[in-house]
Amino acid sequence: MNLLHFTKMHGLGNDFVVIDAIRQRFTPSPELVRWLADRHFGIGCDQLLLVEPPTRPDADFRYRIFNADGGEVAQCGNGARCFARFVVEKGLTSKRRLRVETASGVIEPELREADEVAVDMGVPVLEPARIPFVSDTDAVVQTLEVDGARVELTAVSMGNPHAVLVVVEDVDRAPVAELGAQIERHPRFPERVNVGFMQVLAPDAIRLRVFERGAGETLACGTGACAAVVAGTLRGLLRPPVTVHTRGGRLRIEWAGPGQPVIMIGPARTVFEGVIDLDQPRELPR
Ligand SMILES: N[C@@H](CCC[C@H](N)C(=O)O)C(=O)O
Repeated sequence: MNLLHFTKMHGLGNDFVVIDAIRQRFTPSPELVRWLADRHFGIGCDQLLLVEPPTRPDADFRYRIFNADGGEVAQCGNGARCFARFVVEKGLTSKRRLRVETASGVIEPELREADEVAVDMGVPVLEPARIPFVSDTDAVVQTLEVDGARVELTAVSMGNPHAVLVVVEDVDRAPVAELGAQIERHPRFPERVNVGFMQVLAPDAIRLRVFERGAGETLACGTGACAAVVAGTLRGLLRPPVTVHTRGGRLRIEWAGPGQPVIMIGPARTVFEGVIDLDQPRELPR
């Protein structure tokens, strides 16, 4: 038997398998991640999160993120709050404020009262080439041709790429699955993209649904919430702090404007601990 210990966590229903790769050996491959993330043949999650020792002297831990499709990505906001709760609950640190290395730089989560965690998610990136988004203008509102129709969006990177669309009517009726999947793989987003559908309720409140790259629609997306508030503020629709209502619950997003970091505040919950034998047959149906 080759036993792997894991913890199941979630941030507003965006769910994670979290693995302590400090106290046990774990080598992720795309096939292994896909199987662990599968809701029928494995454990089931939107993303798998790895806790590793840092590779830089100014960080406490290294945080790696894998989408359910097996691809490694550079940032995950709901995961960042769960990561911070995990390392404290597991006794890997006694610090309440952490410096966590990710593939897109250092983020700073801070454990607050009850199950709330605030995370400095860093400064949003707006230059198209760095998102990456193919465009010859850095206009806030960009136009994309999808299936012969013109779609308006704002492109933002929170360490991972986001396209934010404004939905005028009820976001519950937005074509998240169909349009989200088409924009996710649009050739103008060479690394694919997370697609947010934002309904503005007031300058300090939005409803948001996100079709996530590599996972499909999730109940909430932390970086998606940050990107939506940045996009809405730049478009003159929002005045932070903003309450973001997702299908899984609420996040508070603070942003003082271009060049400033985005602060995300919300819950992180542990659901259960488990052990899985990696030596069992791991085929997934095609
Ligand atoms: N659920 C996340 C984002 C996870 C990564 C994303 N799907 C990507 O591919 O960039 C969040 O809470 O931010």
